[in-house]
Amino acid sequence: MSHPDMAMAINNNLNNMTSIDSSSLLVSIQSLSYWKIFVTLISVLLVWDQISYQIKKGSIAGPAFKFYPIIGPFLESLDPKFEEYKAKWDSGELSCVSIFHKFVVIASTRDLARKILQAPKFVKPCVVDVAVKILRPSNWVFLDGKAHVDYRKSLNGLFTKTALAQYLPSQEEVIDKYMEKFVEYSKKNNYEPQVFFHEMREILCALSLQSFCGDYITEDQIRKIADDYYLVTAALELVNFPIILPYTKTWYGKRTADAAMKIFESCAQRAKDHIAAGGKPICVMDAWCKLMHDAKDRNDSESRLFHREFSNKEISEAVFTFLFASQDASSSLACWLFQIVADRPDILQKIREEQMAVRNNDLNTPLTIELIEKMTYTNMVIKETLRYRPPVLMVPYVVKQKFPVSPNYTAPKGAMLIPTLYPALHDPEVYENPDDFIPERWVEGSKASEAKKNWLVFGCGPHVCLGQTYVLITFAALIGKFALYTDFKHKVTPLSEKIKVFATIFPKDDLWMSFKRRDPITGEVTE
Ligand code: HEM
Repeated sequence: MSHPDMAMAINNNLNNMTSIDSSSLLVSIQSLSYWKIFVTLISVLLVWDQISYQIKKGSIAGPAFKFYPIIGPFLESLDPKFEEYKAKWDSGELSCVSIFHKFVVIASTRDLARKILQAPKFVKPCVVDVAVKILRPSNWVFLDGKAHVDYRKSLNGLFTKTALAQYLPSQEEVIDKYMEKFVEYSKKNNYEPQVFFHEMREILCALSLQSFCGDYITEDQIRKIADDYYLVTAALELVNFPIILPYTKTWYGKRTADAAMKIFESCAQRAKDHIAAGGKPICVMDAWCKLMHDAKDRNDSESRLFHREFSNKEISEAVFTFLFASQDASSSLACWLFQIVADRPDILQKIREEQMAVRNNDLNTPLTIELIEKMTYTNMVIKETLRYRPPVLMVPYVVKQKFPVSPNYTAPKGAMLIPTLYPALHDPEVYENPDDFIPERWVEGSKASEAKKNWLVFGCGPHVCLGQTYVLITFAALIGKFALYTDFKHKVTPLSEKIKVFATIFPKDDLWMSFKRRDPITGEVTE
């Protein structure tokens, strides 16, 4: 047979086959039951789910295939365990997991974490769908790129040392009030240790709200927000149902957030009135209004940021994000700090000595920034607590466009990319015996204090924590005064050093403590 004949024969055959195929296909489709179609579609979906996982995974560490089809390790993610996270970080510089359609890439080294946090071209903070509803779509935290950078510039002025100095007197009042409260609470329990997790959350909430809203917020309002705030945390867990149905976690969370923002709105108006009447700023809202007020007569680049009037609603939404960003992380730090210091009497003793020394033994010395800056040792203890138990383990980001994270791996668009902060803070090359608590490693000029790149407690890049100076100042004030005026004891349980993950991290036994009154001069403890 010549070539053209052969070609014709093949062509005829193909034509025959196609016509046979299409008619037989029609017959077989007609004979298929809905059940068979369903099973076929499911099989295609399952195969596609595995193939898509393999394509996205590439060469990085992670399960060889999705053990639980479609859902992946969804059930484990509902109850995250620190040990499981740690195993994941140890499994490779980049590792992955797929939950439903979400492909998650975890970066566990310092340099990869920094690279991601500083790549606004490729990534933006990942917020759970429900966060937009709870924090409201108009909230500044959802801004990206230049819009975010510009807005952020207008907020930075609220957390400079000069601004923070104005909030200290009211913070001191809150600390004094809560020292009494903690002692009374312990007294009611005959000074036997009891769970202090909730009390720590309450004092931190009170400190934040007093700093943000000053006297415009009442004690009852503070207590109500502090009591209910955990509903917001629960609603914003990474894995949550995206639609707000009545009486679900997200519904309670939104209700709490709306109620708090309503209070903040009226506080914002009162701050505006106070500043307009020539009042001195004593809280974040005042400071914000003062910046707007003073900007009216100026035309430098910073003042221009305040040439527009920020509405009460806008201020209330921003202040809610401050509370949202601060509440869990600060409560986490408070729990670990009190536990760690109580368990190490030598450290507590050194804090007490320093607190007396910076005040020249004069207990009438008010808290000021200058005083806090002299508390070198106290500050080292706080930094070491933040390193040893960093409240934020990981910061989820989402990939906006294909991102070559490493020479061998490009994260696909839409993937969740999570830089981890914990491993850099436990790097044995920088922090010798990283699992030991050693405040002295922070003395000026030491390896730890020079390793700025490892200090990822507050993130880095355009979204670096707005409240980091606030945290260091507030906690020096807090632990300093408690060390002087109270004798606090911690009951060590087998779970005290174990880590519970609830948005941030807490001692697994919820912190068993008791507080007694202490005379700062004589050290005498009274019941
Ligand atoms: C121990 C306490 C705290 C820790 C460990 C902490 C940690 C962090 C971390 C890791 C980030 C993400 C940074 C990034 O993506 O690079 C962040 C962001 C943020 N933090 Fe904090 N934070 C704390 C307390 C606070 C407080 C008290 C405030 C407010 C007064 C605050 C306000 C914020 C805000 C507004 C952001 C988002 C900034 C932006 O997107 O531009 N944080 N924080």
